[in-house]
Amino acid sequence: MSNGAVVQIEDGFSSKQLFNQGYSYTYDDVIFLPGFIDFATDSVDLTTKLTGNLNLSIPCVSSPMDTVTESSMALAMATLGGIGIIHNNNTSVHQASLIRSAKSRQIPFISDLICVSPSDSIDSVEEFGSKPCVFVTESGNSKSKLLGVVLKSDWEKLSYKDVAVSDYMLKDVVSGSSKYSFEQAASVLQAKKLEYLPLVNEVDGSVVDLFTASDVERIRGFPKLGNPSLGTDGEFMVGAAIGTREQEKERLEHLVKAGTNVVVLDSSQGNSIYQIEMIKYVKKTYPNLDVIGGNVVTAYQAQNLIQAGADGLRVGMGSGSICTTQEVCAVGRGQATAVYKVSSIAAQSGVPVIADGGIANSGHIVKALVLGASTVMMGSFLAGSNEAPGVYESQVDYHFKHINCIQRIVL
Ligand SMILES: NC(=O)C1=CN([C@@H]2O[C@H](COP(=O)(O)OP(=O)(O)OC[C@H]3O[C@@H](n4cnc5c(N)ncnc54)[C@H](O)[C@@H]3O)[C@@H](O)[C@H]2O)C=CC1
Ligand SMILES: O=c1[nH]c(=O)c2[nH+]cn([C@@H]3O[C@H](COP(=O)(O)O)[C@@H](O)[C@H]3O)c2[nH]1
Ligand SMILES: [K+]
Repeated sequence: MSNGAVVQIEDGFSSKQLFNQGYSYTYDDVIFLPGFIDFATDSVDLTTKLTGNLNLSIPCVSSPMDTVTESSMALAMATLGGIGIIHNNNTSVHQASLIRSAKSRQIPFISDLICVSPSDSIDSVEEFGSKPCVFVTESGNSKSKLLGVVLKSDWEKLSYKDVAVSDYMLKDVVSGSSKYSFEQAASVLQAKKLEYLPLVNEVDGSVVDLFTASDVERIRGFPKLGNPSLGTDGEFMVGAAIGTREQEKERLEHLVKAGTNVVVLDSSQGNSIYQIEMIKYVKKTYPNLDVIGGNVVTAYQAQNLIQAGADGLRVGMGSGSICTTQEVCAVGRGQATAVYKVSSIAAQSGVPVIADGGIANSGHIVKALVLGASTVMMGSFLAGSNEAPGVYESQVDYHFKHINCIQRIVL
């Protein structure tokens, strides 16, 4: 620089230039040039829109896949300020029960309780699993009235174990309400110096969850990422996927009754008469329920669904890590280009965009958001090696594993 004047150096491409050359780019084909930092990281506000009417405090959505989002993941996402979309690879009754299970809780995990009936005897310590206690209920499962508790430490001291648990169980158990918030439950544990607190359904006395002091530390240990995603009903927000066939209308009724806060039309190619019909049906039948259309990758597809009334769009075709769409149907688009193009058109109508699939690291999340997406949908990145939820020795571990994943994403 001769006289101190700043010479304007042509450097890199503007997105307008880059994405209008006819090429299709994936996330890994593009990178942003660094700018200038004049703010602290914790002043970054991650709040965003999932749809026209629903807000999230972190831009993370878990994918409607049977290896990713059931009740436990949906709870994890809502706890941290994102949302989970429960898959529809099940019966509508089961999908509705998964929604209810996530929405009926105020604390961010589902414990898989071990229950016995009063006449049972406990013969081996294995029967406690990884739990500090076993619950005694009228019918021996968690759906019936809590009668007492057997502590593993007490059971081990028993000289003679082959007796009915009703002979030695602890009867007057201190329990909390399943409607307790995390802080309420934690303060009861603290005030009464308890190691564990069964949370009981106030109506039928059934035991819903087991809350332990170690859970309090784990959850308190999470960084305060954002406010939990709560619906107008004060319960955790949960979404659900449906298809576009006629019988999906009946599925939708079950899901609405279960309290789903949003529905995602789960198609690999969303620009179809079927999807447009379904969007119109949802908006007419449930005017207060937001519907996310997709998947789309072009402005043309996006316009059709926006005109049909979609409250949000899901972008991605062949972008998913296990996606076969491009191999099978020879259609699709590089995800960076797809997000940029669809976001550009959707922004004109104020319709938020979910960048769906192909997220393998937090850099991809940043790219999707900078290219115009309002939120990012993840499958395998959250589900680890795509293990089905059932293989975890406890839902709680499966769930906390995902919370750690999400922390890694957002921090
Ligand atoms: N990024 C990607 O490539 C994506 C892939 N997927 C995967 O694909 C799965 C399902 O997607 P699709 O196979 O497209 O299922 P789909 O149900 O959307 O459509 C499959 C075919 O069924 C027919 N069809 C749909 N609705 C109909 C109706 N009402 N009447 C008559 N025929 C109808 C249409 O020919 C359509 O092409 C999802 O569950 C997901 O696993 C989903 C989203 C994105
Ligand atoms: O072609 C496909 N066949 C499938 O079976 C399938 N399952 C999920 N998906 C899509 O991939 C997204 C998740 O992608 P990631 O695991 O990369 O996050 C998901 O959100 C879906 O959009 C599929 N695509
Ligand atoms: K699916």
